Amino acid sequence: MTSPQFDDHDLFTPEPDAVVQLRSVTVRRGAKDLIRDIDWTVRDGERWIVMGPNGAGKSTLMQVAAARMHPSVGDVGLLDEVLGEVDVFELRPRIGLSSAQLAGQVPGSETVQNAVVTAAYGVTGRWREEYELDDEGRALALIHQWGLARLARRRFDSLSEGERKRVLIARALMTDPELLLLDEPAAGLDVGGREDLVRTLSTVAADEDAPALVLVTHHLEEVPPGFTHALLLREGEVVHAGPIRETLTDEHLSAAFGLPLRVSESDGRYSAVAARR
Ligand SMILES: Nc1ncnc2c1ncn2[C@@H]1O[C@H](COP(=O)(O)OP(=O)(O)OP(=O)(O)O)[C@@H](O)[C@H]1O
Repeated sequence: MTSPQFDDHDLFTPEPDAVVQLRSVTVRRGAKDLIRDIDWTVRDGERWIVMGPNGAGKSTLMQVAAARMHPSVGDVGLLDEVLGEVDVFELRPRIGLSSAQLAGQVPGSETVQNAVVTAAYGVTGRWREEYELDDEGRALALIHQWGLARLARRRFDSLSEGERKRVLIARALMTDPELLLLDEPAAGLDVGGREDLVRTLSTVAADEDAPALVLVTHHLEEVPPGFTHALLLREGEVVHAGPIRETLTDEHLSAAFGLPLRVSESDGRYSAVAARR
């Protein structure tokens, strides 16, 4: 009699406090690995920065962590479930995602209020769904919380970039997610808009009841104080990951961006300039 054959996949059980757990994850398209052999664990209460140059694989990683993309190789645990063994349509509402790709899916004619409330059904435009009063109430509360009250009835396509970014974050929070993924929320903002967003995200980071957070950015100046960990990517691979102060160093950032950088930190705010040769 032959004994049953198990490969490693069968043995994958996410750790109990892991909100995201990737084990040896590769996403391949054609001959190209968009991300390669990634091990990464985000635990309850952690606030992560994901950073790396253009094309490093950050958005691909977010798509996997949002249960929008399956790995070609490896295992993914999300909120005590395993991708491939769970109905992603039940899992996705537990994960809030804001990204440029999602912004493109919201119909321009949709109001701010509808852009937020439609997340309750996992859709981007309002059609014939009947929303509970609770849903409408939660959407309005989020709209207030994110400083959008005077814009609630405005068309999405009439908003400034900064206003649009706030709508997408409010939308991502609509389902009261256990994990919040923000893919470049400060891209395209002016310095005032960026500073506003950094301050708000820093407040969210300090809130014990807030979900686990992952923030993708290219810029150290966009790292909100209170974020606890960072992961640096380059060409689809992890350069370094761990507690933020041990990760956002001259050495690791220079390796990630492929040029010598000098990093400074003051009161939890980071910045970087090219090192003098
Ligand atoms: N479907 C696809 N087929 C082939 N290559 C792809 C596909 N999707 C993305 N890529 C490539 O994979 C790489 C990683 O893309 P990704 O969008 O994850 O990077 P990123 O770090 O988010 O980049 P950016 O900072 O520019 O937004 C890029 O080189 C991109 O061109």
